[in-house]
Amino acid sequence: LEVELKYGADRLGKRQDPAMQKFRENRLGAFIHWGLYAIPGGEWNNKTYHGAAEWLKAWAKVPTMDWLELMKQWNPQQFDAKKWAKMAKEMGVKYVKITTKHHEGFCLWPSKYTEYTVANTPYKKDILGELVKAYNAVGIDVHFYFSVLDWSHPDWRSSIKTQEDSIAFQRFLTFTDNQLKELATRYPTVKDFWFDGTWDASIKQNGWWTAHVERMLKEMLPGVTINSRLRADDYGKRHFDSNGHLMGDYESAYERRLPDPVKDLHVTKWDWEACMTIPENQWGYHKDWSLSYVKNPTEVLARIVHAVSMGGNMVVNFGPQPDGDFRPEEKKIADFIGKWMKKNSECIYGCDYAGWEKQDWGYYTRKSNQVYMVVFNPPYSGQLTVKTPKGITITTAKTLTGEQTQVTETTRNEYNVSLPKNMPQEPFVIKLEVKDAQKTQDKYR
Ligand SMILES: C[C@@H]1N[C@@H](c2cn(-c3ccccc3)nn2)[C@H](O)[C@@H]1O
Repeated sequence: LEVELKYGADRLGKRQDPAMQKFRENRLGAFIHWGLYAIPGGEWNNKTYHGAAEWLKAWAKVPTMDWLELMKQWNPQQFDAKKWAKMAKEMGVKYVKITTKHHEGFCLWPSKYTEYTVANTPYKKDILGELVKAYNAVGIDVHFYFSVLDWSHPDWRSSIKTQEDSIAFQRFLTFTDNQLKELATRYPTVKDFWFDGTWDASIKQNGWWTAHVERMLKEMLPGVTINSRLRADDYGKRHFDSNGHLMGDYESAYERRLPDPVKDLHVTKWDWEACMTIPENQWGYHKDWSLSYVKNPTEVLARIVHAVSMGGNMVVNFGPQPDGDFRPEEKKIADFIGKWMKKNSECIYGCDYAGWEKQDWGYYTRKSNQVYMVVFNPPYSGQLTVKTPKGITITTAKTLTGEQTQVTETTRNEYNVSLPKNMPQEPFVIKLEVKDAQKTQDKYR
């Protein structure tokens, strides 16, 4: 029995309109976390903080006025939007999510609703506008990250305890509405809003407002997608409403973690997008990446394929330097992924969950009746175990370079696919042609 909701899910099931199909088929995106936090890079008063660099203001307990003094140093002389767009294009990402405003409240666009923007820095220019133009010019969609939580705004409240809180917070919600309308008006080619900073009681108590924001943006920008993290329902339930229905257009809870390919198969029922950092937990630029484990390029690639194999998108994070260039480790990751995608992107773009049982050698992805085996762990046996769903048989198997591989039926609904003779020294793809074989006689009876 379902409860009556005014601010629950606006729609049941996956969106199937062209804009959402594009969002889904894009599959691989990049995150850009860039703001004043890049300047101190995790260090304050000669002390290095190990926490996320974009949260340094919180870790070092920096008063807002002192933090915003950093605006005087914002002057990224190496910033070149066209170079950023070229790097993203060569990496093979189909979209880029940009922090328009992070929790610190500094805006990468010249907002007229606050003084804390690029317009009031030595750099002056509209960074967000330049990036939207440059990414769109090379066919890359732009998504906006927007933090509702705003440490710079006097009317922000994490909880509503008094009438004064309530009045201040209503002013804050109006301020936020104004900024969102400003973003949608100034940059109408934006394809998605990814909301963050919505975990506090003040937002959970104002589920109506989160529903209003989703409806307002969809009215202003037909087709725009909205993440589930924005949404709270009439009872403060987040992401999934009190009837268990996903709010927004895709689940955005997988941040620095992924659903388990065996235990969490329920995620294949809805759209979802994961995002990940290259170090353990640095979204904004941190001077010292030796403080945590830094994933190697193949580990980043495995997470991308893992997400797609379960019907999700993956967004890989970059935290640009204060000078507007990227650190060498990030350039290397982008280059590796790009080179791999040039050869293998057929198993990523437009692909989805195959519905086959996960095997140790890697991941399956599927596009119509083509099933891709993305091999990360080739077995010493030389044989890749493939268990097909009932009634599905494999007709051919070959690498993306066209090399045939041996397919041997070993028992009912089970095959051995042999490793290709000249196996690449990096994760590789075997493409299976499959067919429905409900009618064939069962020779294992
Ligand atoms: C996408 C990522 N989300 C932001 C975040 C949110 N949180 C967080 C963690 C625990 C409780 C509440 C909020 N930690 N990081 C990060 O700063 C980054 O923007």
